[in-house]
Amino acid sequence: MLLTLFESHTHFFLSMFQKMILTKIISNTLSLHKKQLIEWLPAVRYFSSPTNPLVNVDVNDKSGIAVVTMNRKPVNGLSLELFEAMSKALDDLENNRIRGAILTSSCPTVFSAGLDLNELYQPDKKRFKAFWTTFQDVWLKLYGSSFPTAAAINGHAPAGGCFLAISCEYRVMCPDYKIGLNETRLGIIAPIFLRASMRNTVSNREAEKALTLGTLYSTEDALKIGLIDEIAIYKVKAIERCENFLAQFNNVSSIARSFTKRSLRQKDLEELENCREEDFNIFWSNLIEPSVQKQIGDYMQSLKKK
Ligand SMILES: CC/C=C\C/C=C\C/C=C\CCC/C=C/C(=O)SCCNC(=O)CCNC(=O)[C@H](O)C(C)(C)COP(=O)(O)OP(=O)(O)OC[C@H]1O[C@@H](n2cnc3c(N)ncnc32)[C@H](O)[C@@H]1OP(=O)(O)O
Repeated sequence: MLLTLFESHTHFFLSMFQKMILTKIISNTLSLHKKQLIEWLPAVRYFSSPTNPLVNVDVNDKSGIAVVTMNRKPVNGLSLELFEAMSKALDDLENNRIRGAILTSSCPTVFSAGLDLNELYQPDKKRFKAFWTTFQDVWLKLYGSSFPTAAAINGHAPAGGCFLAISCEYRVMCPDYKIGLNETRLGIIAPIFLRASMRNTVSNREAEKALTLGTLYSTEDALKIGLIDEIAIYKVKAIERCENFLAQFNNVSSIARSFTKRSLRQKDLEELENCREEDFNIFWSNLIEPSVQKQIGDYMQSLKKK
């Protein structure tokens, strides 16, 4: 009650002085740590920044909702540089206390083709370590964000593309595309954090079937199993539907919402936090197997031949 009252009266700009006074009063009342309270203050400043050419962040000043657009042509292959740009964008969004974020793509028919296969083929260990660590960072920040998230899936979303979408809380997809975690079809074992995101999205049974078979679902079938939440005819509509989803939180205490999300996802986040190095080692040793390298090389060739 007190928190809701506090939030509903702090949507206007607060000077640092006002912030300190409010923090002090509430800190005394609730016996909460001061730093935590400052972190919880509602959004006071939104930004639209040119950020990085690989990730465009556009924040609507009125709604406080950010549209985060991946922009690495032709297929938003997830490279180290794209992950770095996403990681930085997620930090900026967290620091600016936006009211929600929508992840989408500037590629006309692809949301993301997943991990950039060039990062996986004949990898240099030092670069690959940075790549994998930044990939983990992005997942921890996206899956564990304090603000609500949605994905406007305006194209194909195989493997890592699907993974980004299921790290968000809501998914709207355009028709006639494919989405899914096809790793096993490529001879890959899905890492721990990918399995967690999938189980959080569809039933355990569907997750098991989808992951073991490596199924790529049509938009319509993805809706049937709950892998996506809605279908929208084109990108603008998909973004609109995501905005509608995020707008529902305007009437919910952002503190209560964010704590509830965090508590539901905490176990998954901790699971990775506690084994980041091990996760890398397992993946690395699998990746450099000559048979896996051959499979990746052949697969890349088959994509080029198309
Ligand atoms: C094979 C991997 C094996 C082992 C990896 C080991 C371990 C990984 C384990 C876990 C990791 C976490 C889980 C995530 C895994 C991944 O994400 S792996 C990547 C899997 N991605 C795919 O299987 C998608 C492949 N791409 C496609 O199916 C199609 O490109 C598309 C449906 C997305 C789009 O189709 P089109 O619009 O027809 O475009 P093109 O196919 O013509 O592609 C244009 C251009 O882009 C190149 N390309 C496509 N995908 C990738 C990619 N993922 N990485 C790098 N490059 C890619 C493609 O070769 C074309 O290049 P050019 O011919 O124009 O040079």
